[in-house]
Amino acid sequence: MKLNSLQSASSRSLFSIVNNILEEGIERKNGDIPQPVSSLLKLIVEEIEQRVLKQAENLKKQSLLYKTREKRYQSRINALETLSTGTTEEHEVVMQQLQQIKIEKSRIDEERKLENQELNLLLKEKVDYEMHISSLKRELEFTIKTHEENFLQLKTLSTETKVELEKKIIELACNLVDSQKRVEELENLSESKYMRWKKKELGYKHFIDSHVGSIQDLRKDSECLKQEVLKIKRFYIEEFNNFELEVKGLVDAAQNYHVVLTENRKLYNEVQDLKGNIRVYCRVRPFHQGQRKKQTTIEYIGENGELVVANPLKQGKDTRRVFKFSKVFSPTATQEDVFGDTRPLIRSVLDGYNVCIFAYGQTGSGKTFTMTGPNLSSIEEWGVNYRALNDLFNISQNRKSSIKYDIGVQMVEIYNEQVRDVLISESSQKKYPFCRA
Ligand SMILES: Nc1ncnc2c1ncn2[C@@H]1O[C@H](COP(=O)(O)OP(=O)(O)OP(=O)(O)O)[C@@H](O)[C@H]1O
Repeated sequence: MKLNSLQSASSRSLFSIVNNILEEGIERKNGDIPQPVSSLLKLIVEEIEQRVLKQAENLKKQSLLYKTREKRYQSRINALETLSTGTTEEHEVVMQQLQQIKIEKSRIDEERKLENQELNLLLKEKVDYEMHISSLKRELEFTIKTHEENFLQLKTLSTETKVELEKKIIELACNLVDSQKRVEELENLSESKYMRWKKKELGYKHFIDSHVGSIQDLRKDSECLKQEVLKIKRFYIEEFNNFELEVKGLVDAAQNYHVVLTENRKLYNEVQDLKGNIRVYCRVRPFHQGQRKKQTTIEYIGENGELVVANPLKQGKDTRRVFKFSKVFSPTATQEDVFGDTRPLIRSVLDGYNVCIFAYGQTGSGKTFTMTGPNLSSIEEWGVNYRALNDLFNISQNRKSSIKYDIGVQMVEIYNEQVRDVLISESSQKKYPFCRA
């Protein structure tokens, strides 16, 4: 609203504007009056004040005017009263004039009275207005104060928010930079991946193309193979039929083979019998390290088991003595050589024959060496016992499809013409004849 329109507006309409603004303020409850409204209120209040002051001044002026008029009329009355003492006509005229003046005076008094009443009313109204204006002023001040407080609060809040927002903006800017970097990285990565996949795709395409060709070739090949397989199938059916016939022949042959095998075994054992049931071998031990070789008494070892031993202490025909064995092993004979001669005898055990091999000789002559062997970790140096058992286990293993062997081991020592079981711990049962539970 403009200042001119305020000045032209009636007091009533101004009051109604103020009341409306106040009612709106009450309705808002929080008491916040916007800046333009509060300045409007200020203007209205100022206008009302000015009007009231003007009216008061007018009234004062009017009352002064009436007072001067009264004084003038009084002096006229006095003059006319003095004149009345003159002529009666004049007196009557004057009286009439006086009467008129009196009437006018009473009228003026009436008017004055009325104006006084009006003045009183206006003064009262002024007081009311002043009270109203002061209350309005207080309200306005309170409103301005609250408004200023709110304004300050809002200002601090806005500065805080501004700072926070600035911070957030900085953070967001950083995030934006990071995101842009990441986007760039991801773009690069995806680009490189895309290129890689493209390459792979090309590779796979080539691969698939080449394989499609291969598959077609393979199909052709498989077709050929099918034909081949059918051919081979037919061939194998024929072969199978022939094979059946051959197997029948082989079954017959196997039955004959067992008969022949039994015959062979029989013949083999007969050969062993012919070679002699009791065979005596002689093994000449070589000199120990450090022994002088010149003192040997062995003069001759024959192929057929002859052994000539010389005795230089005796004269004549006792100088030499000739011994005859199944075979004589020279000092250079190996463990394998010794076992080679005993192997056939040992094998006849598997055909149910009893075989006994024992070593005889004085202390240190080499019995343990020959029967057990000096070093068991080396197969080369195994003696007769280990070789014999190994041979028997191998044969039983080879024949397991046709024959099942039960193998048991016993170990005895003959010392001072006493046979002792060396595997039994109880001393009472050690001597021969052995009693087993
Ligand atoms: N043919 C051989 N070649 C090399 N060394 C041998 C041979 N025979 C025996 N010896 C050696 O002679 C030594 C005596 O041999 P061995 O212990 O076998 O005799 P032994 O007859 O069992 O004696 P004992 O009756 O006292 O037990 C051992 O050191 C052994 O290595």
